[in-house]
Amino acid sequence: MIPDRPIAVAGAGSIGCFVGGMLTAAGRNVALLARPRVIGEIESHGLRLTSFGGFDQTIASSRLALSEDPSILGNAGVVLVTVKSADTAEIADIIAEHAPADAVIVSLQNGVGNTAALRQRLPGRRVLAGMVPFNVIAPGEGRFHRATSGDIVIEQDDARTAAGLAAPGLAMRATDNIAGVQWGKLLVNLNNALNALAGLPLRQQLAQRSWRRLFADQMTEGLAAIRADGIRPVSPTPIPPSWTPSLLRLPDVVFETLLGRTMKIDPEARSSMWEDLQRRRRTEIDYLQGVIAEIADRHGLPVPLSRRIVALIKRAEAEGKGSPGLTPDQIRP
Ligand SMILES: NC(=O)C1=CN([C@@H]2O[C@H](COP(=O)(O)OP(=O)(O)OC[C@H]3O[C@@H](n4cnc5c(N)ncnc54)[C@H](OP(=O)(O)O)[C@@H]3O)[C@@H](O)[C@H]2O)C=CC1
Ligand SMILES: CC(C)(CO)C(=O)C(=O)O
Repeated sequence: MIPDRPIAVAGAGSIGCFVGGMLTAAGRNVALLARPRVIGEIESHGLRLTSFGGFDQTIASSRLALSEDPSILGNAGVVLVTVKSADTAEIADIIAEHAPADAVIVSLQNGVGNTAALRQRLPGRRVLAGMVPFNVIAPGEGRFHRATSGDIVIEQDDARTAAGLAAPGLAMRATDNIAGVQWGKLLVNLNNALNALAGLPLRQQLAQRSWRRLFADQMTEGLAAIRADGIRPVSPTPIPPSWTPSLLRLPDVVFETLLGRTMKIDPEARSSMWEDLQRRRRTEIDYLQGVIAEIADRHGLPVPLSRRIVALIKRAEAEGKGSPGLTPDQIRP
């Protein structure tokens, strides 16, 4: 059992507001630790949750606890960590100071290092890894839109946290191989940077074979690196990681049919890294392609495409002009 106290969201942006909102819609008591910009939107417009399947519900701000003050974590039974990876250490220190010692802490972040970073700064606490396969975008005015399909996966524990957190419209399942699941998601997240550099909606980008070839080539580099490290990734889709590069290289019509059978992806979907560039925020590139490059270095493997993409994203971050709108030819080293 998880403690029967509020579910707090530490760093409520796209994922935190959507997940926290769905839990509130299901009657759970939710507290959002958020920035004033996000709080202002929800106070003015309510928290509007929409999804690719037609779901559309607005939660009145009075149904949620909302604050930029970390003391909002004070009575939490569960803390969902939904900050970007660069903010994990800081949020861990906030949790250490403000959340009850018996609260279960669940990371819903991308990347493979956040849970270890939380555990290191939160010794003796129950910290679980999670993986969110679906995309959420934040078009503004308090709306958080789930633009792709998939169920949340959480590390299995004796308290059955995944089952305790699941809600209608927000399926969660437990796994005894969360590390494999996180590595599988990291490989999929290698497209986040391409999507950010392209400045195109995900569906439009993935409809073009030239973009998919770049994605496939990066995934091939990534698979070689992580296999050299003895890692066995588990795919977040029904397609095994080792098949994905070949499938990405298929002609457009064949790929489109296959994609339609494996996942739902609506025209609004865009990667969280695209949103970071648009909002002039630091991206998670060091935690995605950066990790592949670091492993490749240790094994003496060449990963020129991953390195080139790290450099292009860093350049876009430094320029602070949003997505540079590059073509695949401008990206290839
Ligand atoms: N968006 C998506 O579709 C998906 C995202 N993910 C992963 O989920 C994680 C969260 O992503 P996402 O929701 O997109 O990120 P967002 O940037 O939308 O949300 C994080 C929010 O936390 C805020 N924040 C950071 N530190 C604090 C603090 N100390 N107090 C209050 N608020 C704070 C940030 O503010 P500020 O902007 O000021 O830093 C931001 O508003 C990432 O690891 C991402 O990769 C996983 C699957 C899909
Ligand atoms: C788009 C998605 C769901 C998969 O790459 C994602 O994880 C993100 O935007 O960060």
